[in-house]
Amino acid sequence: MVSEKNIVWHEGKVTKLHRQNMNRHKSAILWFTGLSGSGKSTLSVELEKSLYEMGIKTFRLDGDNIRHGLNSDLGFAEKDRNENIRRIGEVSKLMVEAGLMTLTAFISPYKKDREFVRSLMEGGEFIEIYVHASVEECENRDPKGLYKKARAGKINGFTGIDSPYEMPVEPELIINTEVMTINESVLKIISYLKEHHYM
Ligand SMILES: Nc1ncnc2c1ncn2[C@@H]1O[C@H](COP(=O)(O)OS(=O)(=O)O)[C@@H](OP(=O)(O)O)[C@H]1O
Ligand SMILES: Nc1ncnc2c1ncn2[C@@H]1O[C@H](COP(=O)(O)OP(=O)(O)O)[C@@H](O)[C@H]1O
Repeated sequence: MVSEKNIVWHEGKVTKLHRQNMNRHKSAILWFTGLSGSGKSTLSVELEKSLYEMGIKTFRLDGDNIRHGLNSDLGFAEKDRNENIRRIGEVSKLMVEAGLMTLTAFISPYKKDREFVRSLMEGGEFIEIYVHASVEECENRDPKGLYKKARAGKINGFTGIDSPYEMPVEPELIINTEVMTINESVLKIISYLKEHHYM
């Protein structure tokens, strides 16, 4: 079909389904969302290691890393965060087309941005994982010293301090990192994937 912009979509002969069959597992986005310091990076790194050891093909996209490259032109104003998540959503969709279990670790504070990514995907391909820890707990952990800087007025619009975080309403999984250990959290996500026949 020719679009209004005269761009034509080319179908390949090797599909997502072919790739999934060859890999012997499904592909989907494991979308970690939560405050800075809640544990998104820690959990996605540990989960990826466990999945790799189980023979699952994975790729991980992480906020800080992507902002060094693909999204180095974006800041933290609401419009920039919207664009950040839109691009990451599109990249993640390609990764899922490539047959990979794709792990993403972005604050993604706006519900409509997360819902946009969900809308790009087919049923079951977007697994929203709300990584919960209170602002107080994240501020105590402060692994990068950013809360301290935000409180000192050296960072404006810091999520949870003077920029909003909209909690997921019906995430597929909630991980409370104030009560669960890293290992328990990883096992909970792997159990979900097995129960729902992703692998
Ligand atoms: N103003 C402000 N608010 C929140 N976070 C900030 C800010 N400035 C810099 N950082 C650092 O950037 C990381 C968040 O980037 P993300 O791409 O995940 O953010 S977003 O999804 O677009 O909101 C975040 O990383 P994580 O701690 O891993 O979440 C911070 O290290
Ligand atoms: N149960 C837990 N799960 C995940 N991280 C935890 C937990 N308990 C303490 N932490 C610590 O909290 C910090 C979370 O930082 P990080 O993973 O970078 O968060 P985020 O990516 O959400 O900003 C790390 O220093 C980690 O060791």
